[in-house]
Amino acid sequence: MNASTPSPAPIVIATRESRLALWQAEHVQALLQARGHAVALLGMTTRGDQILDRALSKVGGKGLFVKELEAALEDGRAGIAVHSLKDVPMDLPAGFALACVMEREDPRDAFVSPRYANLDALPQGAVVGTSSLRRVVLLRHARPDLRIEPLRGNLDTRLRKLDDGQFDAIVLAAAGLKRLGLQERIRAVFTPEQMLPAAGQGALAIEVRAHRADLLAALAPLAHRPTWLAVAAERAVSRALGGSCSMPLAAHAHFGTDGLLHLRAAWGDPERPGLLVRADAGAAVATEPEAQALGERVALTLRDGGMR
Ligand SMILES: NCc1[nH]cc(CCC(=O)O)c1CC(=O)O
Repeated sequence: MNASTPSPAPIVIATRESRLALWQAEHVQALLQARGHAVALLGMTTRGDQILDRALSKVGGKGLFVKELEAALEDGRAGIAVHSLKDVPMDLPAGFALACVMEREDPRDAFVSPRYANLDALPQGAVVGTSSLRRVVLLRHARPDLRIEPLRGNLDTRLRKLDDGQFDAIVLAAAGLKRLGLQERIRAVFTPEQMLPAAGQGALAIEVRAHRADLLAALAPLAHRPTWLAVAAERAVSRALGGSCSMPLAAHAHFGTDGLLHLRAAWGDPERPGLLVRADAGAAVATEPEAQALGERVALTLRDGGMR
């Protein structure tokens, strides 16, 4: 009898080709390989990577980063896709599922500047780069005098534009900078009071076709339950408010030392610069429906507080 069993086909990870996306895909590849899986990468360029001259909110939203990867899962070129959860739309297309959400990296936003130590140190009228409506609204609230200019492109592109002198400072997610070993570029991290993060910021999610029980089983050990519950609450705020990335919404949850899940959210109206509505709540949360209920409660408070 032949003792050798055919080795199973490798798990193929569909990934964008930016340095951050590749780092994230290779991170998942290494974790799966350590568990004995054979894993290959399939690099792809998405429309979100190609369109760099317009704000994402104007050209179809963050889903642009995800759709091409989903097409690769659909036609079997790849089995899994690794995403920054922040870029994953609230509702996945039918037949797709998030197999797991991994332990969150630093969820905060970072202040990056060659000359200035933090937001307060910026001179009157300084130019700050960001294309995130959430960051625009929160920056305007903190410093109405600043000139906020659009900034798109992957992390390296954004840092190069800063170094070229196009901006006095830019705002980036701390998680991306840390993953790429660029943490020395962080001059200050924003407190949640100054700059509340986006739903899902700092967390990686792995998407599969929902019927792939084999992949769901392979990925289950990579899940981090506290992160999953926190992001379920954050994403529920966004979903309850009809969330799209064209909405300047912040939502961040974490388990406190009291064991409760604390959720904060903020919403501003770009057309009404003075307006910023905040809401927060805490609850004992052990299941996804409980996390979602907390998110929906906070969303209602935001509505009552003057949203729309
Ligand atoms: N919108 C792009 C994007 N998507 C995820 C991250 C950072 C990493 C993360 O949040 O996990 C970034 C860059 C940024 O916002 O600075």
